[in-house]
Amino acid sequence: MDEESTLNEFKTWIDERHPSQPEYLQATKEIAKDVIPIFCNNESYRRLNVFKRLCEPERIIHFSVHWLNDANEVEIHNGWRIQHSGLIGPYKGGLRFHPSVNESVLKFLAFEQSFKNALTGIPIGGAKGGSDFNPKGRSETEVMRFCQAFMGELQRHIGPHTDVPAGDINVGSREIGFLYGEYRKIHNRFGGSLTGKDISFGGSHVRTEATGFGLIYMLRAVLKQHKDEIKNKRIGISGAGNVALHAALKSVQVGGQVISLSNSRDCLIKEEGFSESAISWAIKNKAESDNILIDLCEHHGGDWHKDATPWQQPMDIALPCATQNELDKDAAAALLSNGCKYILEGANMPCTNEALDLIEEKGIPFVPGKASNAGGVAISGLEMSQNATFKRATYKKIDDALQDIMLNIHQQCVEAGTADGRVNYAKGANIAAFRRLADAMVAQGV
Ligand SMILES: NC(=O)C1=CN([C@@H]2O[C@H](COP(=O)(O)OP(=O)(O)OC[C@H]3O[C@@H](n4cnc5c(N)ncnc54)[C@H](O)[C@@H]3O)[C@@H](O)[C@H]2O)C=CC1
Ligand SMILES: O=C(O)CCC(=O)C(=O)O
Repeated sequence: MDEESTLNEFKTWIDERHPSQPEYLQATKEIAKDVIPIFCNNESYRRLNVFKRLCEPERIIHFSVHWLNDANEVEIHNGWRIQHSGLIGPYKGGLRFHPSVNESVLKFLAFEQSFKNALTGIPIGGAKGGSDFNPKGRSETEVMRFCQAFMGELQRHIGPHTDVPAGDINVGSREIGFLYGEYRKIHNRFGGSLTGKDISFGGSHVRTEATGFGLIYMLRAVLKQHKDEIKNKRIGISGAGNVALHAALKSVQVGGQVISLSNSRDCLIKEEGFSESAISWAIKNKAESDNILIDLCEHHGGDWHKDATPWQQPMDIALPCATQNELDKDAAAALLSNGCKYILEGANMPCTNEALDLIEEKGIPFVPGKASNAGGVAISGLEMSQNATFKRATYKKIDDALQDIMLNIHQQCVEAGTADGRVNYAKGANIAAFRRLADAMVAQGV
């Protein structure tokens, strides 16, 4: 079977089936270029049409959320849950509350989640959900009422063995608490219907830190693979949320020098590197702050760069940890010409496909989010098993498990992505995850 014509036919098909959904088309095409050759060379995959079937979400749930704001006015928002693939376990993935949320964004996130979750080695399927509601600038009571109304609709589609949501952008432990409280009230059951819960009611140690810490455990494995080390490396991080700050904390703890953090407009540069105490201060005060980056600058100093991203700065390692498509072709060109040697995605799909082409051309190690940020969902998986057995593991046990899981994902990328002595982590992750999902699809029939 001709690989090039199969890829071209796939691109035409996906464009026609999912028009006007640029993020979904971007994510599916990025994976297609790596897995079509595997697909073409496997008779069962071809016979059962596995790749196109994996590019169709199993279920798209769209509901409207009606709720009363503090002025006693009714507000209406969109709510979604995209249950992308339940092939290898209950649907699993976060909820995002942000004005930019739409069906295309959630479909790409759910698609990537299925591949990511397959790499963790834990039996969890892929999903994502959320709303175009923006909790920023809302009172806590408004956030609570919105979460209750959102869960009022979502609750009929989730459960510990069906679909287990968690947090994502703007959905942290406060929102998970409100969502969980409503679910428990309606179903009168305690347990694993959501992860990312507070430790006091069924949460797991290390879940809050897991995505950022896991990213740095992956970075250490990549550096070791390339006979390099983190000590004194200049690390540029974007974002100032859960993933960014925990990646910054672990980087500094293991000897790296974090020179940047950012938000959707501006960037804070600290030439000599943020101290561990400054980052810990930001983590501690984030929930109470309207803009943690400004507060960090006021309390701990740094150079404020207006309307800027970190990517123009010289750095050895770039960790985009904010949002999709934040690192474009120009940013990639600046990073590469300034000597950046490694890029690992903390966010989901932060690099545009044009940026990826440039990085690939240069040949520096690049690890895609589905491999490098999988630590968060992996610890969510361990939260589910702790809930199911009514046991809580220690912080050390979960942190050790996280390190093992990230090493295992690294190994899968190396095994599936090495050619001519070079590891292509993106290709390795895509192929390893695809094989796991495709084999499950073949075994389960049509
Ligand atoms: N929380 C988790 O466990 C996981 C999160 N992710 C991904 O990591 C990314 C960040 O998520 P969280 O840290 O959880 O969210 P968060 O809500 O805690 O933080 C998001 C941060 O990104 C910043 N931001 C938003 N848009 C930006 C832009 N265009 N440019 C620069 N900064 C921007 C915000 O100011 C905020 O500091 C997202 O892509 C998310 O899907 C991936 C795996 C797990
Ligand atoms: O912990 C989870 O279930 C979700 C994590 C997530 O949303 C992600 O990996 O992007």
